[in-house]
Formats: sequence, structure tokens, C-alpha cells
Amino acid sequence: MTDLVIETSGLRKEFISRRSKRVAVQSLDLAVPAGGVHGFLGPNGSGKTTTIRMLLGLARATRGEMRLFGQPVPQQLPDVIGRVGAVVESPKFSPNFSGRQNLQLLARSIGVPDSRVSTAVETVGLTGRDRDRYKSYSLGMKQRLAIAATLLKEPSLLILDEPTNGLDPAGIREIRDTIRTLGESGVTVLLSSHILAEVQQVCTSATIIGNGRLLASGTVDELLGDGTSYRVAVPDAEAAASALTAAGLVSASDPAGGLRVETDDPAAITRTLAGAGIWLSELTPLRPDLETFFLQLTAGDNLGTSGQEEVR
Ligand SMILES: Nc1ncnc2c1ncn2[C@@H]1O[C@H](COP(=O)(O)OP(=O)(O)OP(=O)(O)O)[C@@H](O)[C@H]1O
Repeated sequence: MTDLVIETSGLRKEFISRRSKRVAVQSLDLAVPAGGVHGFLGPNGSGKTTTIRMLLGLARATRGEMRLFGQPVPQQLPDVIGRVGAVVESPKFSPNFSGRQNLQLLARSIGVPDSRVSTAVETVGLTGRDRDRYKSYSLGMKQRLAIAATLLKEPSLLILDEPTNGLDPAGIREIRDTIRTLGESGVTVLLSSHILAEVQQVCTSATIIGNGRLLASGTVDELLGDGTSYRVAVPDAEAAASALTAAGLVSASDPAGGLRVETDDPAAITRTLAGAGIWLSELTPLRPDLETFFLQLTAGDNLGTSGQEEVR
């Protein structure tokens, strides 16, 4: 038994036209552990949707192997697809029916009990609005209804492709809360996004790709490592800055207030400031975010679509 829910090895996808060959995914080794939210991150055109479509049997891989729940796909897809829920494109709902009615119709069509509708509505936070017509829903509510629809079959793996695309900040927060709830409930969520900072707030592990290739993978803690800078709140920032400089510590004012000190030894900060008679009221480790990490990783490479085309 494997504890990996999704695995790919040497996965490759070429799109070939008469004039050119585009390599959308190359030598991709994915390993998504069971449970929690796994971010599948990369800029537009880096191959996320293509990978997801291959996993779901919607596109054929040019080369490589894929497994879902340890079973080779697409060969054994019929055996495992019942455990997978996916929102890859916007599903079609009837605009004049309420969200609940749409879910009830769907529940009947896939042969699951009506009782699951209420659970799904509750999980995505649509309780209270579920009897309103679909056409009156905001984009965020429509997206949450799409997630509710996939929950009807109680999947163990949920694949969400850019679920916050086109949403405003409030809509993004709603989806984020829904995804967090799902991850905590034991479902494995594969969450693709090109907005790294947004995903960082919900995912426990992540895979970062660029130009169809794996750039980094691991838990968010492994990817970001320990903080090497600290924010310090002090009554007199100027006096604190000169005491720190005298002790050989580099500091600068922090946009959030106080000072940002570069060191991997927080004790050096407290020792120096206390020695100068300055008492700090707050010492906060600052970690790089995924966005910064990604930019360091790629160091300005063009990872979108343009670098991959080979003219034949
Ligand atoms: N059907 C297709 N025919 C030809 N090229 C394609 C096709 N589908 C995708 N591509 C190309 O494959 C590359 C990867 O696209 P893909 O949609 O997988 O990226 P993505 O990471 O999901 O991007 P986005 O965040 O914009 O959805 C792009 O260069 C895209 O233009």
C-alpha cells in the first residue's frame, strides 16, 4: 500500500501541430501525499491543467507513468475515478433552479442519497443561500456550488484547477476557507494555482513547476525553511538600529512597523538591545513566502508558454 494519492514519473505531454511541437509537460515526477491540501503551483502556461487532464483521462500522455491511489492510470481509471472529485471547468447548472435543487438533481442522476446534499451545502458554507436561484449567486458562490457538486460522491481526492480564477478578494477568502475545511476533514486536495501567496495560506505541501518541469516539491516548511530575519518592535527604532549596527547586525525599518533584522540568531538581537538598555516588546520570525521562494528558484527565467515551442 502506498500513502501517495497521486504519483507521476517521467510524465511528458507534447502538443504537435503541422508547424510546431509544443512540450507542455516534461519529465514530471509528482508525489502527492494522502490528506491535507497540496498546492500545484506554477505560472500561467506552465502545464498544470495539462497534467490534471492527463490524470483524469481527459488527455493522453505522450510518455511516462501515472498512478492514482496506487493504481496505474489511465489503465485502471474506472476503478479509482469514483473516489476522485474534480472541478476542472465550470460545470453547467440550471440558472432558474436553486443551488440545492441543482445538487438534488445531480445526486439523483449519480444515484447518491439526497441526504448528502445538505452535508455538501454545509461543507462549502452555502447554508442559508442554498434555496436562492443559481443565477443570483456571486462567482464565489457558483464556484462553491461546483465544489459541493463534487462532494456528493464523497471523494477521497479532490482536484481543483484554479478555483479562485476571476474571484474578488472576498470570493477568494470564501473558497480558501472551504478548501481549508476540506483538507482538515481528511480529504486530499490538489489545488492548482498561479497565485502562490494565496495558496500558501491553505496548503500543507506543494509542488512548484515551471515550463512543464518540476522545480521544487515538499511540505511548505521544507520548501521555505526557517526564517533568517526577524521583526522587532521597540520604543525607539533609531536608537535600536544604531545599537544593532554597533553589534554587527544588519537592520532596516520594516513596512509593518519596527525594525527588520537579518540574522539566524534571535538571541543576538535580545542580547544586544538589552545591553543598550532597550527593551523590545515583540520579536517575530519572518519567513520568505512562496512567491519570493519561487522568484528565487526561477531567477527571472521565462517560465510561461514562450520558451517551450520547438519549430519543426
Ligand atoms: N490543446 C492544446 N493544444 C496545443 N497546446 C496546448 C493545448 N493545451 C495546452 N497547450 C499548451 O500547453 C502549455 C501548458 O498549458 P496548461 O494549460 O497546461 O498550463 P497551466 O499551467 O494550466 O496554465 P494556466 O494557469 O494558464 O491554466 C501552454 O503552452 C499551452 O499553450
